[in-house]
Amino acid sequence: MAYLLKNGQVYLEHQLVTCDIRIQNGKIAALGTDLTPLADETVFDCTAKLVTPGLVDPHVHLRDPGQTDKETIATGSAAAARGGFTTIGAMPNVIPVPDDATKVADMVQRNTENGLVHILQFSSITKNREAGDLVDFQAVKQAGAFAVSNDGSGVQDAATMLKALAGAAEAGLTLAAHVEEDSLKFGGVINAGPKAEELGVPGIINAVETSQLARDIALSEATGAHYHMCHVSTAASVRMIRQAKAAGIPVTAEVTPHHLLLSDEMIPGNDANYKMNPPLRSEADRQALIEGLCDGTIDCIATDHAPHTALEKAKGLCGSPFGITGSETAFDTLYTTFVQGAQPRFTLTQLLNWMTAAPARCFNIDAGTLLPGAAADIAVFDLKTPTTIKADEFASKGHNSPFVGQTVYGQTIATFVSGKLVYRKDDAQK
Ligand SMILES: NC(=O)N[C@@H](CC(=O)O)C(=O)O
Ligand SMILES: [Zn+2]
Repeated sequence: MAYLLKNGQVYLEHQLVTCDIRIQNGKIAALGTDLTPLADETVFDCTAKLVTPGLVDPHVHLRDPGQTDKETIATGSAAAARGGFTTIGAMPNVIPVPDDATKVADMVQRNTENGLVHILQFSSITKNREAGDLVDFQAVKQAGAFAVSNDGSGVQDAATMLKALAGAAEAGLTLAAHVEEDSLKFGGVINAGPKAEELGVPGIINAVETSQLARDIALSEATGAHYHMCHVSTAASVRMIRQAKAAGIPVTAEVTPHHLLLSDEMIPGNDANYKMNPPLRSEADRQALIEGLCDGTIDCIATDHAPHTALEKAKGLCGSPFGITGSETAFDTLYTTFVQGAQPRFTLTQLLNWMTAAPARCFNIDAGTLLPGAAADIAVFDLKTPTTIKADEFASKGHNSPFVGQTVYGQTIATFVSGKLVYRKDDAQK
């Protein structure tokens, strides 16, 4: 199928320009003003719409295989497409854990067969994501893994992390770290602080994250290996990453939309849609995350889309699993609050960079550009029409989002993956 996207506000190499985009054979064939439709082209009027490289989300949980009551590759990738994402990184906390070449190759095949968007596969760092043996990084890279992570748990043993960093770097794989010191968890369910006290639930202290981050920065320095920190949540972590970067240590970091948008004070009560790991922190932490993103300490945004069933999430803060969905609410919530809001904090081009080229750079992914010759991975957003986020419209099986009911701008109108229209708002509403 060939398309001509006419007259959009196009995010092109860090600038917004009005132009047309020709899509032929799955690729961007031409950019220009007043391009004349060719005989085989379907014209898509993008007047007053934002046209951007498809968003890149290096951190999602697809639950497939093993927990397909929560999500599947098909529904999770449909959720990504509905959020404007065209490339996602699938975390390895599925069953079985992709921790060898055979299992990684199997996941790559399943992702290709069932995915609506490009799904890049993480292998784990250690066998079965448990203490003990490291994965054979060269082998999983050859089998198609794009990066390694034990996400869902921190690597508790320093020697294991040291060897993992060195091995991943040697294989040319980014190591994405879920940073959590198990001995400091103390059964916490939300941030330690006044809100946890008010609700009478156990708290999670900042040092759960910072104590292990300090170790990991030291190990990155010792090995010279690139270390990518997942879902930064505290002001102290931002400070430590800033110092590490100033010292030339090869650290990168991601922050989630929910840590940018919410603090623990906003938890309305015993509602598990506000329970995730790391937890929502204090307002001062949240402000530090925003500042860290703006000054380049934090490199990019990643959703940590973590679907769970309604039954599991009905069990309150103490009884439910950690995690909230994010694929379908990331762009519009961030755009509405931080770009279009009463007190803007980001420019639109900053936000788009953090959701396209910047994550691609952290993981060496070939994505995030609309220059001719690139894959036609494109998202079209409506920035003008307000819409209310509704759970029954989610493509994800997971409805566990604290953003349901919010009125936002920035709904996805269409998503193209390699030139194929994989999501269109009008179709979804039929
Ligand atoms: N973020 C979460 O709260 N949960 C994630 C795991 C993770 O990313 O740590 C999950 O898999 O549910
Ligand atoms: Zn995690």
